[in-house]
Amino acid sequence: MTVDVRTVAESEFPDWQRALRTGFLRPPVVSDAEVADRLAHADLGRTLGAFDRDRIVATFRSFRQEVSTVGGGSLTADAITQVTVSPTHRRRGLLSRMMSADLAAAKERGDAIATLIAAEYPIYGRYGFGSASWAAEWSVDVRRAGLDPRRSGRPEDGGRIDLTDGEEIRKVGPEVHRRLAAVRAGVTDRDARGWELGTGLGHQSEPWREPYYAMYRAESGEVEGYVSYSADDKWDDAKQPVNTATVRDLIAFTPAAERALWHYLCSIDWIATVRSGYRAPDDPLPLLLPDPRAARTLTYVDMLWVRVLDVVRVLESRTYPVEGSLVLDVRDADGLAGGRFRLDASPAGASCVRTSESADLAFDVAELAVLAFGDESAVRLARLGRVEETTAGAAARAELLFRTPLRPFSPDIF
Ligand SMILES: CC(=O)SCCNC(=O)CCNC(=O)[C@H](O)C(C)(C)COP(=O)(O)OP(=O)(O)OC[C@H]1O[C@@H](n2cnc3c(N)ncnc32)[C@H](O)[C@@H]1OP(=O)(O)O
Repeated sequence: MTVDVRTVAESEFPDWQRALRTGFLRPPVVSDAEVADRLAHADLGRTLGAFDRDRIVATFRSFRQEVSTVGGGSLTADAITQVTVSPTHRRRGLLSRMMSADLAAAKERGDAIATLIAAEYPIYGRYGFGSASWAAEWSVDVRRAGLDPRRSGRPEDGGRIDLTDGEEIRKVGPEVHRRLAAVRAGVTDRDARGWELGTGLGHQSEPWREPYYAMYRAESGEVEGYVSYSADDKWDDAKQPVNTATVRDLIAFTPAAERALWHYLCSIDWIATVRSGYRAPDDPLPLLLPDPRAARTLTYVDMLWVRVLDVVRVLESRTYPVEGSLVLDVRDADGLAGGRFRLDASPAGASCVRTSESADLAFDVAELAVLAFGDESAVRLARLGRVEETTAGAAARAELLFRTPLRPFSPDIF
């Protein structure tokens, strides 16, 4: 009997949810309320299941997403999520079937890229995805950090920190998030549901514990950043406070706001440790501390994976710091985006067209995602053998064109 891969009907959605939970090693039960909530936010036309007789044995869903590019532009993405195959049906090609159906539909729709956050590193490279951004997480030993607690809440730049609540964050947060996307590449947009879930509304997958919220206002009165964080309640035998503050969400679009929010978090009495949550690897946090060794790196891990579907749009949607031209041979075994392209770029704009000229650099489509979002050095990729230099010195020229002062990063997990 063959296993059928197709979209899921509304009546099949509860079973699809149970299959999803089984695949993610969560208890395979789902309440009616949760099904109703998830159904309201799922596009069934983009929700795939694999059916073995009448049992759902694989899940796969995608949705429309906007992703910021270098220089503040944006690309429409096919965001892929909730990918599972039941343990009974693994390694029989079900993921490959669902992926090729979804990527073909995305290409047909005209999406420029597909995105996902990978459960395990080795899964998605074979489908042309490259790890376009990385995330770091730090644990700060506050007592060793050396920040002056007298400045907590009263930054020297004339701005201020105010405590606030989820309702206010739902009002001011979206603009802060949009402004972040304008200055950092790789930021995925957060929809209304994301703001609700992040502030305690809607169906929560874990019991909700109200966090603390604080926001930074510049001297002008504009909100430039905010943080939500939780704290535990731990004291040691000598009656010393050993509490940990854990950042749930910190979004800031100016360096002043980032500095002020970290300073605030690292100056709260009773807090001995601050866990940063996932941050851009070039977050100012460690170097902001008078003793950077007080920030221990807990995590350094791949974050947003990108699959380029439209080379021209991807390369024309970003800015370039210098003038330069390159002919790129993009190999794509799946035939979705490959070809030879000439990129003429300058700070005034870029044009990318198909060409038959000889190539300067040749690489698989996965490397284009890594280069286009500016995170990785073309020279390093060439040294790794992931980029082939067919014209001497081309990797160094690509390095100057593609690299960005801020590493790409998205604070949102999907
Ligand atoms: C965006 C997200 O949702 S990330 C979440 C992904 N889901 C999970 O990790 C949940 C647990 N795992 C699973 O459900 C499944 O193992 C999946 C979805 C990862 C893979 O599904 P499968 O149907 O087994 O994959 P499929 O048979 O299509 O594999 C295709 C190829 O990928 C390889 N592959 C699949 N999973 C993995 C893995 N975890 N690690 C390394 N290689 C893998 C297979 O070996 C196969 O290689 P081959 O073509 O050289 O033989």
